[in-house]
Amino acid sequence: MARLSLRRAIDSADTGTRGDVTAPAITFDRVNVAYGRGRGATRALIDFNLRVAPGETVALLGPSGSGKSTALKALAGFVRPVSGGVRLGERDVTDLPPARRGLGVVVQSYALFPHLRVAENVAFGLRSQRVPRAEIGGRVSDALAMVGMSAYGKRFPRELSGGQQQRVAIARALAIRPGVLLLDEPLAALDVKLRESMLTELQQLRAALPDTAMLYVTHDQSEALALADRIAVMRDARLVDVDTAENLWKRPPSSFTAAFLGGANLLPCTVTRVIGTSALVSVGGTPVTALAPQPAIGRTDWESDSGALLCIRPHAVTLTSPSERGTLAARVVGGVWRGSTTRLSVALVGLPEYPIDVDVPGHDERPVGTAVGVRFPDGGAVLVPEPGSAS
Ligand SMILES: Nc1ncnc2c1ncn2[C@@H]1O[C@H](COP(=O)(O)OP(=O)(O)OP(=O)(O)O)[C@@H](O)[C@H]1O
Repeated sequence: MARLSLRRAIDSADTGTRGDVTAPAITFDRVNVAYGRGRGATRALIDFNLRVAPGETVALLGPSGSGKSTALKALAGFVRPVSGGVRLGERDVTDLPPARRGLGVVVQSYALFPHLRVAENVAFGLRSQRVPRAEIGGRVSDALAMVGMSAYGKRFPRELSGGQQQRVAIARALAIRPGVLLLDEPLAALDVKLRESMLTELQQLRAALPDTAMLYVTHDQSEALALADRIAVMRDARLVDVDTAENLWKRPPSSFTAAFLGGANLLPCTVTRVIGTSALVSVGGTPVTALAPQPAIGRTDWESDSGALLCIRPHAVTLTSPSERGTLAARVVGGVWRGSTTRLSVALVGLPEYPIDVDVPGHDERPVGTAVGVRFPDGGAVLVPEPGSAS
């Protein structure tokens, strides 16, 4: 699907409009899931709403235990919602057994059948879908070719590396030509280097399957940023924010998303005045300019004299000499060399209880206690509502 029509499909998925565009490939409609009963029950999904357009990739991102896998399981049919429903296209599949939902599912642990050869593993889903025998060979070859595993059809899973096993698991999911592919932390079991190359392969796969909607569960923000058209951020069984990766990164709608996606610094500030999307705020008594974004849905009124948070990414902070005009006075309180950069911890003189992270190039050996000036270049500081404030 061309990018423009994907954008239109996403817009329609968001608003639920039909018209000349297709229904969402995936719909979660106020889904609630609990494990156990009574007082001891864990509410794993609370009023979860999400739509994914045909051809769109949405990453479910959140900390451990936030309910990401549960959302995927509710869609796949592995857990049953207490209330609410899930739809695939126009079909309500809430009560269908997993095998009849026609989804491709890839999980972290590969879950290949150890006693079956690679080609037989890939053919498994086709057999259970009663695909005619004559077609199975070709479909298996196509699926293995898509993941670069054509030469391995006769091997057993134990004769493959972790990355190769995960490719076979993806081929098995793709063989049934699903309209919707669910991936639950597919790279989590791989080592760092392999994860990076598999991430590139997943990007290529995504481009090769322009009509397949993907729901990708991860707790790794770099995977979400690399793969997803939109990111749905989860926390404590709820959806916190959903938007394009770029919007969530540049204009985080909540402090949680700001901190989770890219580890932003969050400094308390007081709004002096806002004109359009441009704000003047006070940070520990010093005036600072910032962006004052308006969310796509709803409105944030940045009222004068109200409290807010200033979000600044560690790479977007500039350190200057302490005597430079217009900078915030600060002192270095720590530092960790990370190879190509050093992450300094810097405490503003007016706000010593909120040290900020600053990434500077190379090996920076400024000792603790060094006086510095801190500047937030234009566009580097963005206002974010305080937790719990209405937006
Ligand atoms: N089978 C189960 N029985 C009881 N509680 C469960 C079960 N599965 C998950 N939970 C609980 O439900 C909540 C959500 O779990 P879920 O696996 O969906 O989170 P997650 O965001 O995918 O976490 P992770 O990133 O660690 O996989 C957690 O509190 C978890 O402990």
